[in-house]
Amino acid sequence: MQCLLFKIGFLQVDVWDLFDILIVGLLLYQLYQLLKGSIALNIFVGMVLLFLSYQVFQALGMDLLSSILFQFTNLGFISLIIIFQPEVRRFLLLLGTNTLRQRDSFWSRLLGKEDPTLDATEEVEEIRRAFLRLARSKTGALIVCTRDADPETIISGGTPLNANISYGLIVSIFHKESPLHDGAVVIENRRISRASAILPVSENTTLPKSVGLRHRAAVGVSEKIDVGCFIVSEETGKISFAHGGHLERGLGEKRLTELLNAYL
Ligand SMILES: Nc1ncnc2c1ncn2[C@@H]1O[C@H](COP(=O)(O)OP(=O)(O)OP(=O)(O)O)[C@@H](O)[C@H]1O
Repeated sequence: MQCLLFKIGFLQVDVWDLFDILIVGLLLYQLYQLLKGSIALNIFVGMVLLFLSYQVFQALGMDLLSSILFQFTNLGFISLIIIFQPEVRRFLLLLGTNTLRQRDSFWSRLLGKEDPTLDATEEVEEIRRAFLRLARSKTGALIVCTRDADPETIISGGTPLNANISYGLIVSIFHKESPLHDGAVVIENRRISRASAILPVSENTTLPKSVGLRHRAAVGVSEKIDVGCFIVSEETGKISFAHGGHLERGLGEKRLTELLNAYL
């Protein structure tokens, strides 16, 4: 079905061409957002240049060169999937969980159900109080919250707890004398599943130089799975939050409560 919009010389542009360009542009933008700051972006740019050169050489009729580049770009697609395996995994995971969340909230709204993020108030209050206390005393802390991501393959080690969320427990875990204070506390479906866990550290080069291992670990795990990470800096007492590979620093009390409600 052709719906001609306009002509530029011999080029006929129809509605589907516009959709085509729009979708490709959107996908490239999402890909750029995903790879921004990682070394994978340089590899991706290299592959795009290779593909564009192939197109140019082919258009110029330089058969030998374009057939060599054709083999490279063909192989390139498979090697891209291998090289970008963590990014592809992250992209699909984020896509899947966001779609599921949107679908759930659509049905909840339609059936007049309460927003599930509002049920968490009691636990949110416990964590909020604990974080404010830890921030006041400049005690370093790192908490990973997840509802439906499976952290087993990404988060390693730690001591299993399977405990209720409570102000006292969180403050005690991160107390400097506690044997569990090193590493991260993991909260799965509103229960503390383990403490002292080790997270993958982000290699994002755009993070500020002042960001140390605790913050990098929070960003690192949020790059790989759908989690919200809350951090208290031992150095400054500031509270930060990492999600989807992005770090939001210096949270106020209101913003902290908002994010806890959304991610617990
Ligand atoms: N991979 C990791 N997984 C979990 N926790 C980690 C990891 N790496 C470091 N940490 C925690 O971070 C602490 C070190 O923090 P570091 O001072 O390097 O980070 P920072 O981001 O500068 O934080 P702060 O502002 O609190 O100093 C370690 O003692 C440990 O508890």
